[in-house]
Amino acid sequence: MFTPSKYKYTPKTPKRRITTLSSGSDVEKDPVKVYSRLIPHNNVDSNTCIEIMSTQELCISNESKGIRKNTFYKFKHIFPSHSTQKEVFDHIGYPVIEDLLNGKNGLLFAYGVTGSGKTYTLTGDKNNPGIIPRSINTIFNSIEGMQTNKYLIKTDKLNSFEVQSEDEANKEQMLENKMSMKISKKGKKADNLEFSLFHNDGTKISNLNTSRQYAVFISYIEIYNNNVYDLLDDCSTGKILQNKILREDLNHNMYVNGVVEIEVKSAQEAFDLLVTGQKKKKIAYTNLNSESSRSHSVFNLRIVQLENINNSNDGVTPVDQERNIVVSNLSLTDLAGSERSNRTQNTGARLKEASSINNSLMTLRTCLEILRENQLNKGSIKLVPYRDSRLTHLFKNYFEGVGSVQMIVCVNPAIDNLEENLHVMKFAEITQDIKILRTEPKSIQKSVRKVIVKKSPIKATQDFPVFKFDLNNVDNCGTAINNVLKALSDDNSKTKDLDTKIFNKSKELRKCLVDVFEENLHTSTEINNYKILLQRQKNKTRNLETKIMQLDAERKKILQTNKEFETIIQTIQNRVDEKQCKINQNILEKTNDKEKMALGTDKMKQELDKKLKQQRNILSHSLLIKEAVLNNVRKALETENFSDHEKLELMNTSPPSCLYTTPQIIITPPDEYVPRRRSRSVDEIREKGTVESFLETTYPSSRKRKSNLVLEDVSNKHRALTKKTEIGIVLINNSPNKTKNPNKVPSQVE
Ligand SMILES: Nc1ncnc2c1ncn2[C@@H]1O[C@H](COP(=O)(O)OP(=O)(O)OP(=O)(O)O)[C@@H](O)[C@H]1O
Repeated sequence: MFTPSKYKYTPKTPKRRITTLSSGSDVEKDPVKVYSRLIPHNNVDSNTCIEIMSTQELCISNESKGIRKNTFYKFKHIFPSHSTQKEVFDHIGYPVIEDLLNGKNGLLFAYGVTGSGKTYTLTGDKNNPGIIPRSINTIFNSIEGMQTNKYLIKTDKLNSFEVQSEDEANKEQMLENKMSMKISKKGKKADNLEFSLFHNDGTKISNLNTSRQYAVFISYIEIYNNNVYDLLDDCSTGKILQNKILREDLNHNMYVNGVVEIEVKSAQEAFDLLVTGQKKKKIAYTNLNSESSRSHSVFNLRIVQLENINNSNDGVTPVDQERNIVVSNLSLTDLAGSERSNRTQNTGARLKEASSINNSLMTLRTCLEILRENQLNKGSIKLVPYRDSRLTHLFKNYFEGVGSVQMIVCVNPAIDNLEENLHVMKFAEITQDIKILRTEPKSIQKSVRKVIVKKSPIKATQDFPVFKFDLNNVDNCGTAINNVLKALSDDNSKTKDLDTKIFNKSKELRKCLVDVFEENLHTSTEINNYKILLQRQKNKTRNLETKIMQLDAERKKILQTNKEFETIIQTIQNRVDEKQCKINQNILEKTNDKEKMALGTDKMKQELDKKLKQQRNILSHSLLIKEAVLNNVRKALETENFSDHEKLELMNTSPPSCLYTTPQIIITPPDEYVPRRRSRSVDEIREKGTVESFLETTYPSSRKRKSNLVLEDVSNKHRALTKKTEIGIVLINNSPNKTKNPNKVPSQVE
């Protein structure tokens, strides 16, 4: 959002003419007086966050994360929740009214969050009237017997007043009486009795200038959604209130153009206007206040002091006589309360109102912050953005020094309001630092206004005395000429007077024109400043737009890259999935293979066991046979005639080594059995014949005897046995010496 306080450009505040300030006193400054009033805390179930330390100091306790933080704030005076309306008026209202009746301007405004008691403090109700009704009573108590006749003072509709002749005033009074008689006959008399019932305690200001007469004027406006409405505008015929514009008068004071300003001659008349205006004020129900003000309202009291003069014998004020008047103004302002939408839960019109209220209060705060900064830091003079809101624009003069400024900070001490109270206190602190130029009352000279009736030129000539010349009588002629000369000299002096007046008037007019010119200059400077600001904002906006476009293009690029990366990631993911599938398949196949192998191994083992058993049987059988053969050989040897030496040699002959070596058994199924490789010795044995060749080698042929027959028999039996077996056995001699010892028995036997 466009925040005025964030302006980088700081044009100088246009110089304010100090014509309204009396010389010598305008260097004196007074700080804004800030008071605080606490609303009674009704909810006994919830705690309060504020403790009053003294009549000028309070403490706000803020507990966060278990740490208690106390912040102290000082005010001009603090009103505890049990303070009465009278106490508040005596402290704040009375001095303000005293100043007002002594010709000084003042602004008194109530500030605080919604429902904190601002309206109660300023207006109150018929049982507990607030500052406004008490002020009215005090004014009329004080000026009793010192009032001007009604209509003697009249507004000029340009924020100033003019003085009428008693005659004119009487005529207008009679006219009004007639009108009111007509109205009362029709039975339309106003019945605003609300404040008339309350007890007038007779408070009055005693140090008034008794050589003056007083007139009281009232206007009542409200600023709703940043529009200005006149609460005293006549809307009896169903007219809706019109938005008014703010204007600057010749003294650079802001005023509401065309505002209805009514002269009142009694407190009752003033109460009538107060109640009439209040009835038109925008009030609505919200979650935090059943009668919440949705606008800022300003009740204006203007006092005109008229210097007493010695009237002519007939009691009629001479026309064109200069009379001094002093005008003072008091704006009693009830600001709408700041509110947080999350607490009020406002929607629709209420929400719009709330945002407008908060905006204008924000502008007020910004203006005061900048004002304080300008005052504290003489080097930097920033433009105070009064024009950003109607509220600050209207009060511009007060902050720039046309009168005292006082603020009542209304506070609800309930713990729920802690955060908002801290904001309010911060604002109060800023406001207290601001110093306002002190001004003294200034009297303005006003000539008594006469209703000018245009005279015809003929009548004007008729005003000149008619002189008759009797030409026959020279003496008479001389007297007549003297009379003419006297009349001419009178006329001449009158013309001179008129010339002087014309000169003065034209001087005034010229002054006015210079003022208007200066005002225009001032306005055009402001306009130029705003134009520069606007241009800067436009440039800023353009730069931001370019940046946004660049960022958008970059964002698109990043999105495109993201898309590409996503596609790559997807492809990689697909490949990984495929690989994972293959790995899973392989694992499954391997598991199947392992299972098959385990089954095959088991089967093979069983077969081997079986065949080993068979082979063991066969071997044991063949061993038995061999043992039998050996026994037979031994017997045969015993029966044959061998020499002892031959017997010994035969006995010492080592048995076939195959009987002592560890046999290695290779089993192949009978059908498939194809001996592929044999050792050389086996082949040799095969070539030579089997058992026969073995015997031949062992027992040389020279020694062949009976026993050969036995051996043949054995070999035959053996062959028969071998035939019976379906399995081939190969006994392999694993002895390492088999090649080194050629004497040994062949290592392999089939
Ligand atoms: N000092 C007080 N003593 C008793 N009652 C009070 C006091 N101050 C306020 N109240 C009551 O509290 C209620 C809210 O007060 P009020 O309407 O004045 O608040 P507000 O600040 O003007 O609110 P908003 O900003 O919403 O208009 C009213 O009913 C009023 O009568």
